[in-house]
Amino acid sequence: MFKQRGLLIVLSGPSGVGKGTVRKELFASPDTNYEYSISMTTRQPREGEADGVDYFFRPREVFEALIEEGKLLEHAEYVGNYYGTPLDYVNETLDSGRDVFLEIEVVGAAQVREKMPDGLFIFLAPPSLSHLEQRLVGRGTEVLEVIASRVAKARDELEMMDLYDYVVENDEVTKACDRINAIVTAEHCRRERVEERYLAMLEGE
Ligand SMILES: Nc1ncnc2c1ncn2[C@@H]1O[C@H](COP(=O)(O)OP(=O)(O)OP(=O)(O)O)[C@@H](O)[C@H]1O
Ligand SMILES: Nc1nc2c(ncn2[C@@H]2O[C@H](COP(=O)(O)O)[C@@H](O)[C@H]2O)c(=O)[nH]1
Repeated sequence: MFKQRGLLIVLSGPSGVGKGTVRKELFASPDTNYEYSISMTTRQPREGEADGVDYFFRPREVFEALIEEGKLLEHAEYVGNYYGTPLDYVNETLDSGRDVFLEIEVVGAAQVREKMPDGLFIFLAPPSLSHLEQRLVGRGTEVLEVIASRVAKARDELEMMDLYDYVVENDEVTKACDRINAIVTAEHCRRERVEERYLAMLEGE
């Protein structure tokens, strides 16, 4: 009996929309069956962040060597730092039949779309740009200058939302999580039906 490859779930959207908050809420549920892919970055850890938990924090030269060696599924430079997804973890986890969850910005998500088009691409949208700015200010992890550049970038990022399979509004965290879980469940059902139909066709040959 062949084992179906896991589903690659890509959650993207502008900085401050709440991707990390939603992802943590999703993973706090015992019903969640996705595996989180820990990203690599060249930025400095924020207070409370740990290497190998929040990110793999690496120097620029290490990151660039991994790009050269083709060890990253995608990567992007975001407000002065590199961010990327280690490829082997994604492939090994999908091959084992488990779903992988990526939480990444939009340039990287577009690269994943090119390389793994059968993934499920979800764009997390804020209720408005002023909500986004308020959230970044409220988080208090960046100085106002960096917040301004993230909000400016968000204007372009929002234009990319129609490239996604689904747009989920993050008005309330629990509602956004429910919507994402419903989308993933529906996608699993769709894939099962396609597989059943395919196997039925083979049997009928
Ligand atoms: N639905 C929501 N309503 C109100 N505040 C929210 C909501 N979702 C997240 N927040 C708050 O917004 C801030 C930004 O959230 P978070 O850090 O999860 O964003 P992010 O998209 O992961 O950002 P980044 O891409 O920069 O890592 C946090 O302070 C978080 O508590
Ligand atoms: N393209 C990628 N983007 C990533 C990855 N991991 C995180 N991110 C995104 O970068 C920005 C900034 O993150 P922050 O932690 O400094 O606030 C944010 O939008 C993240 O979602 C990745 O592997 N690839």
